Amino acid sequence: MPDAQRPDIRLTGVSKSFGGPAGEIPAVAPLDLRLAGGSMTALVGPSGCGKSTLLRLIAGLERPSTGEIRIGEETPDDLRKRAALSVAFQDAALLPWRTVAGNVALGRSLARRPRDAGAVSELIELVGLSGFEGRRPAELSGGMRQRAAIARAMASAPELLLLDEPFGALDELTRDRLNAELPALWEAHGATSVLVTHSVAEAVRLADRILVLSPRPARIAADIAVDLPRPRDGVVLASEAFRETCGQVSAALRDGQPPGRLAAQ
Ligand SMILES: Nc1ncnc2c1ncn2[C@@H]1O[C@H](COP(=O)(O)OP(=O)(O)OP(=O)(O)O)[C@@H](O)[C@H]1O
Repeated sequence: MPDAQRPDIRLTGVSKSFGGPAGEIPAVAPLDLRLAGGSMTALVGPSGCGKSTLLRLIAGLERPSTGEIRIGEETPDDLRKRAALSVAFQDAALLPWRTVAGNVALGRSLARRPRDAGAVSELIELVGLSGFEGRRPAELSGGMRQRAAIARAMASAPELLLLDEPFGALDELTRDRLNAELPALWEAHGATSVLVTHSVAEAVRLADRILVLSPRPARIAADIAVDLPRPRDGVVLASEAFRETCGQVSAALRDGQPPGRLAAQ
């Protein structure tokens, strides 16, 4: 839900190419884009189209080949320096020598938030890791590490939250639980969020807006507003409007694809 308190993200003429032995590989075609402050945008598109690259550009982890990115008056680097930007990737990067609770608490302390063991426990419970607070990442499964990384990303109460397939390695039940519970947390913090996902249903459930990207180099093939009430509970998920929106996104994905190359489920 757009939030007037949060600045918009503006991409102006942003493109990205990677140099390789076979020459330049264009990953993101020049694009202009404005994402409303406080909104949740999902990026969907075929495998290799440039979704993660676009997310990494917004995170300041890649430099654009052309153009510029601003969050209000700030650059992504400015936000990172203030620890106001959190990123959760599928291959969860946790500090191996810290426990789950230690990693989550680090998310708070990096953002200079006061110590709060209760808040850390709440997040750990939310992601279903109660009882594992004292374990180190090597003692957890891949899905558990991913959940710990989501809790850590949330712990800093970021202004900008970037999620790259964060639920990819999770079982259906946990994924469903996080899909149900995380939006309320995002809303409470008013974070502007961008989510890369391969799941159309997940995009429709979580996002205010879905950008369907074309095959590489990524262009915006469709820009779909998700006009469904929140919370998106069982009634909303079972509604005709939900199915219709999923159908619209799937059709946009198909339209942008040569036959047989559809990656989204
Ligand atoms: N650091 C890099 N160096 C060279 N090429 C890269 C680099 N990062 C990404 N690419 C290329 O850019 C293109 C887009 O990759 P990207 O990871 O953004 O796609 P994606 O849509 O997120 O894919 P997937 O859905 O499979 O995760 C691919 O062709 C990839 O090989």
